[in-house]
Amino acid sequence: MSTDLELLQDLPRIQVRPAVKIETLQSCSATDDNKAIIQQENSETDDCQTPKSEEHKIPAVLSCPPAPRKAKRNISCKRKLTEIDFFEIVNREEVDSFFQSSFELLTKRRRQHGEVNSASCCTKCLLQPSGLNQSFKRPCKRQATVNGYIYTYIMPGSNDDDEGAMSPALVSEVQTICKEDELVESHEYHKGVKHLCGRGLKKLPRKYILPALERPLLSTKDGATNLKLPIIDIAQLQGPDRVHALESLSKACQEYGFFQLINHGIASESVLDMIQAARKFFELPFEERSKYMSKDQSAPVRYGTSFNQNKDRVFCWRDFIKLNCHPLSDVLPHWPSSPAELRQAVVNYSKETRSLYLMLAKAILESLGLVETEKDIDENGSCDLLKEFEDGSQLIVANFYPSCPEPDLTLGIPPHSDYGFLTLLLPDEEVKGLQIQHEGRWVTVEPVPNSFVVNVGDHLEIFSNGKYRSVLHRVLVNPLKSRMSIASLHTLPFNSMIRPSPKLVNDANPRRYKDTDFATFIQYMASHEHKNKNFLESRRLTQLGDA
Ligand SMILES: O=C(O)CCC(=O)C(=O)O
Ligand SMILES: [Fe+2]
Repeated sequence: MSTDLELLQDLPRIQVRPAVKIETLQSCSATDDNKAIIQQENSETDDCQTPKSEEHKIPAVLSCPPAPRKAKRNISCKRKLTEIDFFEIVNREEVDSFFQSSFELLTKRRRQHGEVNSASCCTKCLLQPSGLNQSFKRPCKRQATVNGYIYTYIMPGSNDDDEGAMSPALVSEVQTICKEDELVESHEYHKGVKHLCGRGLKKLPRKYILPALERPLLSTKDGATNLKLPIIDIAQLQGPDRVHALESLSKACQEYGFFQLINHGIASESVLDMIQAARKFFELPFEERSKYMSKDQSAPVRYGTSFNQNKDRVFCWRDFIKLNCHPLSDVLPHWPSSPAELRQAVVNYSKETRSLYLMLAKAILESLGLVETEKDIDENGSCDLLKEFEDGSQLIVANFYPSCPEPDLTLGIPPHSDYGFLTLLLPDEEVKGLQIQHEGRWVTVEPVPNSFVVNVGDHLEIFSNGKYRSVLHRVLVNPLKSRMSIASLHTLPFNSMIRPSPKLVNDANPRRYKDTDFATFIQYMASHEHKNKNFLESRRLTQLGDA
């Protein structure tokens, strides 16, 4: 990619002709006669004859012209195709304003250091990101590298001889400036994508630009592959054909880690009220939403952005509200009081999804051969695990993905697996976006009206000793439409230990995972950039016979 500056440097010298002549030429249409005149005049100019007639003299100035203005700096940039290949310049205004402030500060600080005096102020400065150039020497005239970007720039009035190496003290000042700028920027990003969009973005800020290899390939065949998930029908699961339904359930959990749940029985009013309340929450002014921002991963309510915003290097294009739903009486008073209908809508929705989850959890235990029949569990109450399920934790997450100016450079949620036992997801019925990894490819899940997308979480993968798979999924964003989804994540109580079920561990299938609990998961999230299935990998004991 060539830069404005490179183009400028390649241009031949421009000869400026007297204003009167230019005016004459512009007012004529280029007839053949006029062309001859133009050619004649050009050849006169080439002979370098100064016109001397009265009409060519510069008129006398009768009033003082305004003081000359400082010319605007020309700054341009180009992409470095090396180890920092994944950075890309996307926002000229952002870059210009960054340099503006950096150069002003830099010049001020250089003066403080006594490195330049105000009369011969050095306006050419080399900014080096830490560690890239240890010798602090200028690698190339008029180039600066900041945070992995190479900037090429001209500073009018600068002196070509003024190209000395920067002192280590100055380099460290420059690095401080870069950090200060990043801090200001990052403060804004932490307010969320919706807040950012309110400022009228045309380009994706670089904070959201994924490394090239992690970007979704929207324009390829891969990006267009749609997938119909296996369907599990609750009516069939509860009817005489339960055995077949359990087989389909088991197959879906092994091969896809996902299925589509139809005939779920939840009143459409509860679903619509939940969606409406969440939508209204995201429409509240930022000041209202920001009351619920919290770094505490186990807070009863948490409003935030990105995936793990305290750890993410690159942010993703999502805002969320997470509501802990158990025990209801403890958490309810902490939930947002605005919009007014939110609490009631979440109470109803969480109760309905919870009983649906319990129905599914029983079916899962049966499909794994851990209980004989559903009747077994109900009559003998012998299944302690089911008691734990009944007292299990539930988190409702409303995800909001605003429309995105450059959806091919970022993601709504990066590839991840859900931590719990099962997630009951209500995807946006109108705007696709959920992709799952299936047979080594990213495929887009086709929304099915009035149904839930259900997926196996890490805890169920551990509990089933790897038989059921917690599958990677991610979310694409849309250039024209915002998207919303509601996820209900279910697992065991906060203090329970999750371990492979002893009945599923034997010589042929040794224990594959360490015991794990919620506290370990929370600690992990607080100290790592959560990526792909890295939490689950950290709990893995053996790679033997891995699917
Ligand atoms: O928005 C979606 O479709 C998926 C959301 C998701 O994966 C999550 O909340 O964990
Ligand atoms: Fe998820």
